[in-house]
Amino acid sequence: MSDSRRQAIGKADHRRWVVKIGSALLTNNGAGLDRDAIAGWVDQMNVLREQGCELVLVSSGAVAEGMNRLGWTQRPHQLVAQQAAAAVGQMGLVQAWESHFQTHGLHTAQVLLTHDDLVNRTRYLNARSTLRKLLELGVVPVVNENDTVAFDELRFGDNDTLAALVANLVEADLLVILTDKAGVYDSDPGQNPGAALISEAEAGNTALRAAAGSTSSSGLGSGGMATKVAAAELAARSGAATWIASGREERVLERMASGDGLGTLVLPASGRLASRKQWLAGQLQSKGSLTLDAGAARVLRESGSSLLAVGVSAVEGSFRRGELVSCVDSQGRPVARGLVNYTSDEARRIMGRTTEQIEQLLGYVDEPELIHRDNLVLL
Ligand SMILES: Nc1ncnc2c1ncn2[C@@H]1O[C@H](COP(=O)(O)OP(=O)(O)O)[C@@H](O)[C@H]1O
Ligand SMILES: N[C@@H](CCC(=O)OP(=O)(O)O)C(=O)O
Repeated sequence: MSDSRRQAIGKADHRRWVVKIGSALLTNNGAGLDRDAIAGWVDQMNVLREQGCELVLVSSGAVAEGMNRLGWTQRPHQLVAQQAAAAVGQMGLVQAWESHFQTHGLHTAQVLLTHDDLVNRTRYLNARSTLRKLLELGVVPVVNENDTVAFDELRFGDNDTLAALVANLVEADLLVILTDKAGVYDSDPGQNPGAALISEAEAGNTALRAAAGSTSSSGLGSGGMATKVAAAELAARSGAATWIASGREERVLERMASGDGLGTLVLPASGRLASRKQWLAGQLQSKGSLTLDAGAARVLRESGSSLLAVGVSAVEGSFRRGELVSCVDSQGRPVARGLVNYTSDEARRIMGRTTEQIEQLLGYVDEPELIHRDNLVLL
């Protein structure tokens, strides 16, 4: 079954998806890495890549796989034991992903993040640039929390939250959360066999939140449905839809891309563009402005291109890399707002210059564009 809304959301060409796969699914309910299932998801991700979709994979399962390798049958309570298990299991996880992606000639990259990495401004910007570069290179980043160094109060714990923040970070169109149940039910199907699947809801919907309820989980994962619904709300802030479904459904990812009716689809309440605008506008206050020449103002308005330094004729204010600036035309009329890749001092030095000249002037080129189109919202 498919409908046009799901087709539009699932469309894989020129899209960016973050796909998160939970512990229970990945490790055959703790019995050890499910290599057949992993091969199946990789085959599907390869099909999506061929359709033009950029993918970031968020893979849980390090603790569960580490426990399995160490012969532990019970999840240890002691944090340091969980951290040790994660370090052991992470080896198996990345090896499994890498070897299966390699059969399709695709490279993977291990990205381990902590809460701090996404809160500290410089590290956040570095993580964003590296992930973007990996996508540009056609590599599939395999992300997990850096469990070995993340300490108790400041860890994500569940990878649902991490996946949503990664979706914000890379400005994904869709966050896919694959779990061991068919989606979000109106009550926990583990406790209530008569529970009904919720097919679609808006992020923030109170019935959806209530259905996801507490944090009861499969036992191997953490967070249960509550963290998945909260993750959908976080992802919606940057305009991404979230699709929660069973990773055991045959060809689940390909079926999503063709608009299948499976799982639970959580949509940003105010529509993608409006959400992105609110997110960009709400994220930071404008710290300065760039005056565009007529050519740059036209290409931004007409083709939504990135802004290059060569099209900027004046720079006002004082801003750091990654801060929000306004773009105005030569008459001072607002054209766009966006997150700038250079400081105000650098921008003053490179305005009106081509990318080759920027390298000569600064001695480096952090990003070829002054504002990347992913971080630009037209007004
Ligand atoms: N309303 C609900 N709908 C579906 N599953 C629910 C619901 N409430 C709680 N759950 C539980 O959430 C579990 C999935 O969460 P979790 O174990 O954390 O998975 P993962 O490892 O995929 O992150 C399900 O196995 C189910 O027991
Ligand atoms: N970073 C942890 C994820 C912990 C976890 O339980 O996540 P999840 O299965 O997604 O709820 C790991 O790899 O074991």
